[in-house]
Amino acid sequence: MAPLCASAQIDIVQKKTTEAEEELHTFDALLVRSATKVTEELLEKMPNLKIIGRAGVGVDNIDVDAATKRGIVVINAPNGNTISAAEHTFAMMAALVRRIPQAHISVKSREWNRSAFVGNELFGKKLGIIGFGRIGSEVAKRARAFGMSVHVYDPFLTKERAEKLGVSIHSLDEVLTVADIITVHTPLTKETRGLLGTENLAKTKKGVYLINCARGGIIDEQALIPFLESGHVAGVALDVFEQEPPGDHPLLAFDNVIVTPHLGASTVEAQLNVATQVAEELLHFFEGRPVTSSINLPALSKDVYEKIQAFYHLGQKLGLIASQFMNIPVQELSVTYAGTVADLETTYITRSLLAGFLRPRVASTVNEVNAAMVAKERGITYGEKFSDETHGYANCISLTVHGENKTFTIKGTHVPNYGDRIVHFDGVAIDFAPEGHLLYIQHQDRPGMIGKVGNVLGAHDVNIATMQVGRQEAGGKAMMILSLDKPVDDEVLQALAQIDDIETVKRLEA
Ligand SMILES: NC(=O)C1=CN([C@@H]2O[C@H](COP(=O)(O)OP(=O)(O)OC[C@H]3O[C@@H](n4cnc5c(N)ncnc54)[C@H](O)[C@@H]3O)[C@@H](O)[C@H]2O)C=CC1
Ligand SMILES: O=C(O)CCC(=O)C(=O)O
Repeated sequence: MAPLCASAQIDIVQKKTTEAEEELHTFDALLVRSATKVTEELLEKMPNLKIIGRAGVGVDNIDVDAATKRGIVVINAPNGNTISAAEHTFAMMAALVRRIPQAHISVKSREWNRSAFVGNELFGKKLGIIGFGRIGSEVAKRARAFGMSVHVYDPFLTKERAEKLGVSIHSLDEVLTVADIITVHTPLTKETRGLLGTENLAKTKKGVYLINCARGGIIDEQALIPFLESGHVAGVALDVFEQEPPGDHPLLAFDNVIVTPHLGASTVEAQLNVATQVAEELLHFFEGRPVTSSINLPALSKDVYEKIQAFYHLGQKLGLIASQFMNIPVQELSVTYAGTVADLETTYITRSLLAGFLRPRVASTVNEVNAAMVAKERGITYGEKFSDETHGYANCISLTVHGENKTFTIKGTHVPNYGDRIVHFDGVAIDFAPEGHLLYIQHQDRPGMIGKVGNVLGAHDVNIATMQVGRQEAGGKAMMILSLDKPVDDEVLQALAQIDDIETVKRLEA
């Protein structure tokens, strides 16, 4: 939290959400650990919210879809508590096989019963790790130091990464059948909920030990009971539960089930790490810098962000202008990247363009977070293409909008140390900066048109900052793009539209 406390821009209110009912509508950011449930209902009471920070890894206490729909960025602190969670898993493993908690209770009860607590060595045992991300791989390092062999199941782990980490990948069935001890380190998802249920537990070795320091529900708690009763499962270590706190859970009655109250990340070091990580990210967000640990935005390193920043801005302007020009229902946006921009992380630029396009059409917040979702809701599809056609520019982004009976194309380029330029507008080569109050005039290419437009604007006290003209061919379709010092009202538009040979006049705000 220190980075937040040091910031003059941030006011911190530390309360439970239930104690802040009256102020909920005022907050821009919400920071939580795992206990606060960030539901759709809570988000409805927080219309100002822009970002939710989870000081930890799992975001299962946050309705990420509901946040995304509202354009709220969700960030977490993905690695601040990795070591603590891995060490806790290892402590649980040692405690489980050596029956330390049971022995501890016995001695505290004034007993001295050494023969009752004969355990097993970890050395030489096969450890099955399900989920080989940050924590799983740290657990593996410690296991190897203890002389264990490590058997990994993770369907998303590449062979290269497995080799780099010195483990071999196995199928889930292989891990289940060979492991003496199985520890789970996946997120809780539709696929992992109940992963160790009746069917898979039946495949495990008789006498297997199980550990869950990830999320309650990955091991099916009800399904475990008969396996503990029969002695098939020799012992279980749980830091997490399907319901927390678990209350009077039947598993707690088993002597060989050892438990902690979700303590994996509860170390001084981990709490400091996650709080600092999430606070720094939050400050970056409000300073308009990239956030690297967002759940609902593509991850961007500082390096990548710096490269795409200019195009991100250009994309937004292309979308914004196109949307106003095509103020009719549209079905499809097609974005083409050419030149240097084509080698960058274009997903983010496309999202920015899409957000720019949707903004004039949507009453609610629309930004890079929810742009794809809002487009889908409105039946607008979009796609990216890459081309070699740069039209002589170092980089070029083209947007083609397909609407009912009309297609519109706009192209732009970014010139370093100069700015964004629109270089092609509705079939006409032109060159203007997409900034401020713009006026689009489409007319027949005739002498004297510039003067007539100037006279009307002058008569209405509208000052022209810049004027760019272009045409398809001499005497054919021509256009002017004017940049004005102030927006023009409908009366000015009508006066311009009455000039002979002017076909269309549109205000465009950029
Ligand atoms: N007990 C505690 O206090 C703490 C618990 N956690 C929890 O630990 C878990 C792991 O965290 P990290 O290692 O940081 O996450 P991570 O995202 O780095 O790793 C998760 C791994 O699970 C794999 N995975 C996803 N679906 C899978 C499936 N169906 N089968 C097998 N593998 C699958 C992914 O490919 C990934 O490699 C999370 O559930 C997290 O919430 C994290 C920190 C503290
Ligand atoms: O400290 C916490 O909030 C729990 C940590 C945890 O479970 C996580 O980071 O996923």
